[in-house]
Amino acid sequence: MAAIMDESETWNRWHGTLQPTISITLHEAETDNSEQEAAAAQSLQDNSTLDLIIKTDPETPLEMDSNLRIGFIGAGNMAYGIAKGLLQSGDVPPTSVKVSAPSARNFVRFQELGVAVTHSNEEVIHSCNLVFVAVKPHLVAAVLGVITKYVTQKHIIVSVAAGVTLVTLEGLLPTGSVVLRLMPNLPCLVQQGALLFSRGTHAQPEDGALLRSLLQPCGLVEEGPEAWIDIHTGLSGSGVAFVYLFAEALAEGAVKMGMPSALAHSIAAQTVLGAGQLLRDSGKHPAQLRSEVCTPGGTTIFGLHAMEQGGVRAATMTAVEIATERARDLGRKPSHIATDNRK
Ligand SMILES: NC(=O)C1=CN([C@@H]2O[C@H](COP(=O)(O)OP(=O)(O)OC[C@H]3O[C@@H](n4cnc5c(N)ncnc54)[C@H](OP(=O)(O)O)[C@@H]3O)[C@@H](O)[C@H]2O)C=CC1
Ligand SMILES: O=C(O)[C@@H]1CCC=N1
Repeated sequence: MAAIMDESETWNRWHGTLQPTISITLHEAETDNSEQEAAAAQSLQDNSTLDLIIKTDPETPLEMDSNLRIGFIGAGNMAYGIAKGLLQSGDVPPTSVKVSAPSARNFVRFQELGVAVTHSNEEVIHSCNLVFVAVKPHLVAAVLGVITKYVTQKHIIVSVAAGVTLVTLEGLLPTGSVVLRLMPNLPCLVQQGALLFSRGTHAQPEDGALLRSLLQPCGLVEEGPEAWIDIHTGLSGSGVAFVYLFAEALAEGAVKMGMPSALAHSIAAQTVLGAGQLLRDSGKHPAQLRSEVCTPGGTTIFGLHAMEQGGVRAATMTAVEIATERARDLGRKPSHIATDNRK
């Protein structure tokens, strides 16, 4: 049974200066993460579970609080993708953003955005109220271990680390910390990301709405049960790389047939882009679009037959499955994450 909640109330967390005009569709199952996960696990093949996705009207973005300071711990590819995306809206000035990393090797591109940089994670947590933790999963425990004494209930901590669960994150932070888990993907860089997040025990719907509103310029942003975050990691976080592999193979097929490599790669990229945009914007099932390309006895059905013989469909499904399992595995081994010495 769904209930619609119209919020025009003042937001306590931001000292009354955020005045959201949002419409959040809440379902009973969404009020408790464990219920969400149970529902997701029991009916993964049931379309009705899509009702678990929390909708915020994208036409009514939040008015950003001028006190909002956004931090990134970690200055790598994903931090840059999110920072670039969220600055795009113009609602967040670059002077409200600060990034930390041990070395300066990734700082230049942030400085080009007008963002402040520091080698001190403590400085980020001191000066920012919404902080993205964007280090590799095996570093999360060490990083949170150092900053935890500075984290207050006024902070919102958003982890993008693959596999690191809300329970693990909450266990590494002071009791009552507001934590969200976000899985973005690299096309945030060009405002075409696909992002899914889940709220931790103490994160309120308005915290989720704030995150969604901030990230809206990065692409498609959805909230769902935590059980879906690892699946989204396989489907989309890693899925981007699967698409690149496919694009590369597409181009190499053309090179094999005699087309110059640069032209083949350029056409492959445009083909992936156009196919994706049509798929998204038409709302049609991919099988329907595929059949619209096939002339009986024509070129496409011959090519598709070769792809089926090569097992591309099974290989792709297995890639999503195994990447999901890997994310789950990372989540089940927090001690391994903490002690792993990979960069
Ligand atoms: N790349 C992707 O497509 C996606 C990545 N993710 C997640 O995002 C997270 C970051 O990945 P990604 O951006 O690719 O990784 P990168 O290797 O590009 O960046 C990692 C960053 O962490 C910094 N760092 C290392 N140690 C510390 C420390 N102790 N304190 C602060 N910063 C530190 C590094 O510093 P330095 O600059 O000095 O090297 C670097 O800036 C991962 O957890 C990953 O699971 C999620 C979805 C997609
Ligand atoms: O490969 C990884 O672990 C990260 C998470 C999703 C994309 N990159």
